[in-house]
Amino acid sequence: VEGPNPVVLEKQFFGMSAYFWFEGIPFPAMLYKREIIKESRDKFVIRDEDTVIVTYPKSGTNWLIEIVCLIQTKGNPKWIQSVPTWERSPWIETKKELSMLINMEGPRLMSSHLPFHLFPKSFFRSKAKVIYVIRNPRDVLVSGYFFGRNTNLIDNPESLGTYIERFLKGNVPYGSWFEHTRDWLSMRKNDNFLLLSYEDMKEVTICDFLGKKLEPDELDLVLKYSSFQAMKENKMYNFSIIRKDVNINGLVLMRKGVPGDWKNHFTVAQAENFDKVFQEKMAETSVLLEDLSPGSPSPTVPQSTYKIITQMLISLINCMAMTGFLLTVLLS
Ligand SMILES: Nc1ncnc2c1ncn2[C@@H]1O[C@H](COP(=O)(O)OS(=O)(=O)O)[C@@H](OP(=O)(O)O)[C@H]1O
Repeated sequence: VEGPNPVVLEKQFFGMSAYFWFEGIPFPAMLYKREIIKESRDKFVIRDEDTVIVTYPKSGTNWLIEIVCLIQTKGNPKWIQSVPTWERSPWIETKKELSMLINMEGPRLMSSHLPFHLFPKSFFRSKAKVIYVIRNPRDVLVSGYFFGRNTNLIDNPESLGTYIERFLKGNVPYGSWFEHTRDWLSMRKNDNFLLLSYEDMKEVTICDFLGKKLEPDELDLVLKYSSFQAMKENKMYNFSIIRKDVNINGLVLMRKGVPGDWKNHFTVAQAENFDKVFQEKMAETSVLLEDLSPGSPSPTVPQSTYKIITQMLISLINCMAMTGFLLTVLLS
């Protein structure tokens, strides 16, 4: 049984677009095949030396791919400017790229939007590394909405209001943001798992996790070539070389690239309703919407923990100052 009746759901939520459901998750049929999703989960072998970039769609996947590739070349842009993103970091869940990965030697970099329960089983027996990027879901939603309007990969949502309803119910490609995030966050204590946020993408943290040591000038190059503007100009990423049949209305992948754009699109009522659902669905995790705003610390450590650590440090400094003062008084 493949979850809810696909025909009914398709009519109800997706108009005429062709979707198929696999284990409760809707996939656009133009890009994916049921048997490949199954094969990648059950048969694809992830090796200890591999690194996988995992995200819910529209969370900054391609940005991270660019950063990791640039870290590997120590900031030299030759590779990212001559090889398309999907060949540098092939997708686990698409046919052509899965076979590319199977035949690839050495440590592989790969990408995936798969939810936890559909991820290759072999990963959980391996030492391979996963980097998971989380982005403010209100920005993920807005990014996905504009993507949907300009491509026929998913059907054209007629209004933001309709799209918000679908998003909150998980009736969007790759299913519910809340479940995707909650399930993947269960890995956050594992050594081979790095949690990053779009709002606080730190190259140095990524280098440390990957065991790469870059000089400051090399890191500057990584920053330079992974900037929004540089990526917008890089033909190997910006969709100008993608199939024309999926690109309607002049789709741009590099749309705005800023945190907080949701504020320009949500009404007050829509924002309040979104926050209410967020509180209900994310209650068990320590992730707060405020943690996913510009300048927030990485969600690996919730803000409350930062506050406690800061307070402890202040107390320690006060204590040391007091000890110093007492010693001075006693010795004088
Ligand atoms: N370098 C850089 N800096 C800042 N932001 C960037 C960068 N590269 C990509 N982006 C933004 O990431 C959004 C697309 O996310 P994904 O790459 O995950 O998309 S996809 O799901 O793989 O299609 C999409 O977000 P929106 O602009 O909000 O739509 C991109 O603009």
